[in-house]
Amino acid sequence: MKGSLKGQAIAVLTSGGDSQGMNATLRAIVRCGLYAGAKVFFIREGYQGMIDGGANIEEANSLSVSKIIHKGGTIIGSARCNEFRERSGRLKAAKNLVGNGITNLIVIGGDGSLTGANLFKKEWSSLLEELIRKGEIFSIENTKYSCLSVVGIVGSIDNDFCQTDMTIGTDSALHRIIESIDAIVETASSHQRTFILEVMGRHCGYLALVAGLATEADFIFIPECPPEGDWQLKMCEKLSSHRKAGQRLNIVIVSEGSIDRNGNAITAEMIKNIIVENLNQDTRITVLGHVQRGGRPSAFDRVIGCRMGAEAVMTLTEADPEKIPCVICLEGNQLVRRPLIDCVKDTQAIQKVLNERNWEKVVRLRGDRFGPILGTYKMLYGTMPIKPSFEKVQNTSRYTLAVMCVGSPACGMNAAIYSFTRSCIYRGHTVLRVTDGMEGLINDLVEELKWSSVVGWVREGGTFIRTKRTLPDGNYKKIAKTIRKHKINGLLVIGGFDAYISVLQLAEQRKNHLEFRIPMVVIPSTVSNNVPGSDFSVGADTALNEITRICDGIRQSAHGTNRRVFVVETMGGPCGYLATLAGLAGGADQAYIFEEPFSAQEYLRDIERMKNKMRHGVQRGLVLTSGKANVNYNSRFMKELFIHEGDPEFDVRMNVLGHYQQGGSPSPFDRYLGTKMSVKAADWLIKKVIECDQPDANVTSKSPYTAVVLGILERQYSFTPVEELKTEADFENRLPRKQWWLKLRHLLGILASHDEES
Ligand SMILES: Nc1ncnc2c1ncn2[C@@H]1O[C@H](COP(=O)(O)OP(=O)(O)OP(=O)(O)O)[C@@H](O)[C@H]1O
Ligand SMILES: O=P(O)(O)OC[C@H]1O[C@](O)(CO)[C@@H](O)[C@@H]1O
Repeated sequence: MKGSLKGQAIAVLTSGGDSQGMNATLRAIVRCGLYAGAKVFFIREGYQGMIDGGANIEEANSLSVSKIIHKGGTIIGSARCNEFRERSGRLKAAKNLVGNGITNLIVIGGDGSLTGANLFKKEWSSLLEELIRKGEIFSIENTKYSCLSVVGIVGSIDNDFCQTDMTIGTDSALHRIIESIDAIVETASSHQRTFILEVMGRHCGYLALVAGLATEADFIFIPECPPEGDWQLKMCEKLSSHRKAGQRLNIVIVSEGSIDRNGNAITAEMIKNIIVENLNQDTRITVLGHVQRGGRPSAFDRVIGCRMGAEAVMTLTEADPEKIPCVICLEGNQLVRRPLIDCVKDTQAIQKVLNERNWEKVVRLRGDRFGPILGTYKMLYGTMPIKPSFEKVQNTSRYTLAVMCVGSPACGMNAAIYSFTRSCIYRGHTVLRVTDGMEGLINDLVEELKWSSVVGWVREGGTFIRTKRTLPDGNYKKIAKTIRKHKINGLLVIGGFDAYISVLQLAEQRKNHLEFRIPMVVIPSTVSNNVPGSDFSVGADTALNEITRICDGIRQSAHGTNRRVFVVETMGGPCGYLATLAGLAGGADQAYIFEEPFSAQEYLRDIERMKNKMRHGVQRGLVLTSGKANVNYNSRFMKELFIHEGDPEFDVRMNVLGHYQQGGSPSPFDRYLGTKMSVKAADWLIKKVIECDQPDANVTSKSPYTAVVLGILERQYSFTPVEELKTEADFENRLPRKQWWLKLRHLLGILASHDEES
């Protein structure tokens, strides 16, 4: 990328509703654009600024994007601009771009903004011709500016744009919604009230749906799936049955665009009246409103903003004049470039299908994830099924499945247990909890989990079934005895590297113990994100958000003090995931990790860099290090060195974050990931148990494909045999040999070069 846009100019604007994470995106675009050798221009106030020109188009430098990564909104302003919908408006905008020598445009906004960008690109040559005809630009400029490269980045809390899994801002909006619902649950419970929460999303129910999953909402209304038949009665029955089952409160979430099957709006007020009339419950409405669009961006939105911003600039370096404009999309964990026109067309088609009231098609058009999330919500948050849907395969189809946690606790484990329990019971199977991980199997600490046992678990950190690090090693006979005693047919192990080793050990003992020939699956769940076979683990997102929040606070604490460098030690053992990703999300100057070997020389080099920044007006520095970044030079040594060598230019403060990172309330993503993975794990386990069912009612399998890690790998979920993963694991350092995020290290360096100048 370096220097490849020399002599060119990039303009960036934010348009439509603002969203958290837009600032991180701007920062990445400016710093990567400069790194590529281009001039970078801000266009203030969205398309209106492009039309008005003048001071609205302003050259940016590295300092322009300092100290913004933690802020919501967009520092360059956003607007909804009707004038840009007219050709006359776009003509003025074209003139202003030519006047500033701009041939590259990055638009950050929702579907409307990107529709506008697409049209602008399509009309570009004709706009230039018209400007020449009218004598507003010279024909020489026509040749020079004949090509406008356009790249879109979707910034919108609604997550309503087709072909991308997430849009920038959605995760932060979910943080706001879920924090609010968690708070409301406490007061609702005290007064035994029902709350109706209206959430944003325009015509898209994504926010309401995921919030419903993440907060155990009793009922949700979304535009894509209007309630059928006598929904008023069904809703009331469901709410009252949940109360009868012991719940002290009910939560109903209504997406702002909700409608009934005839297309009439369903409002919070209507729902309240129905509940009060039929159930006489004390009912309140909370409209979350624009709170959802404000506040600190989540770690995910910052990281995705950094990645998408960099990818947009990279796209421009590779643009050829004939290329159609593209939009940077997220698929699984991968960034992909998609033709802007296709995404816009697909997104607009949804509105048409919504108007036609073809609900099934709407759900399909929302993408591959939407339908399954909706199905999961309906399954998990129903009333306890009276007639469970038994697997219709054999008459021996009631199986016993056990769940346990191994290793350190992580946020989202409870959501995983909740969803696993209900998914299995829903299909007529029995679920056993094993307390204290492998020790529970060794000491027979096993009991049944019922549908109602798990109420309220999704919101809570840690694990209610307890966890320990103990491995099976040396206790195989006792473990086999417990499995035999309880007739366990399948096993879910939730945890980190130790969970992986545990299942590997059991799988390797299948030759000696028939009992271990049951299907077994690991759901990676650890703050460290170091389980082979998965790009992500449940719990790491909460930790990342905690670290990011603390780094924001630490930074602000230093306002008005001397020049200061903060050294922050994160968890993760030798795995540098948290330090690197928190470095990106927190706008850190450096993040030292074990995977990238370094010596004291690098500390000294960075101290010099820091001093240099301080000489140019920087007040504060932020340096992260993972706990075991270097066996010889630990963070204490590092701190002393920074103090000694930094004096008198800056002083140093050290923060070891410790278990703070492991706890708290699970982030929306960890609740969602825990839920989604355990539903997949339950499906897989049941399928494998059925496949391995023997005529004598024993479930046995020796195939490596029945002892697996469930993970997200690049674009999809995969089940990889634990034995196959042996070659991909560094057992000594408890690390996967391939870690996707290492490729972000270079970006961290580019973005850090001038952060924190004041
Ligand atoms: N069809 C169009 N042609 C030209 N410009 C458009 C078009 N649609 C939208 N725009 C421009 O994009 C701006 C923002 O669009 P809109 O208000 O739909 O928000 P959005 O980008 O969809 O964001 P959000 O998802 O937050 O609502 C509009 O005010 C207008 O300037
Ligand atoms: O901020 P405004 O213009 O009132 O728009 C609100 C709309 O914008 C969004 O926040 C983002 O598109 C929608 O969820 C909401 O319907």
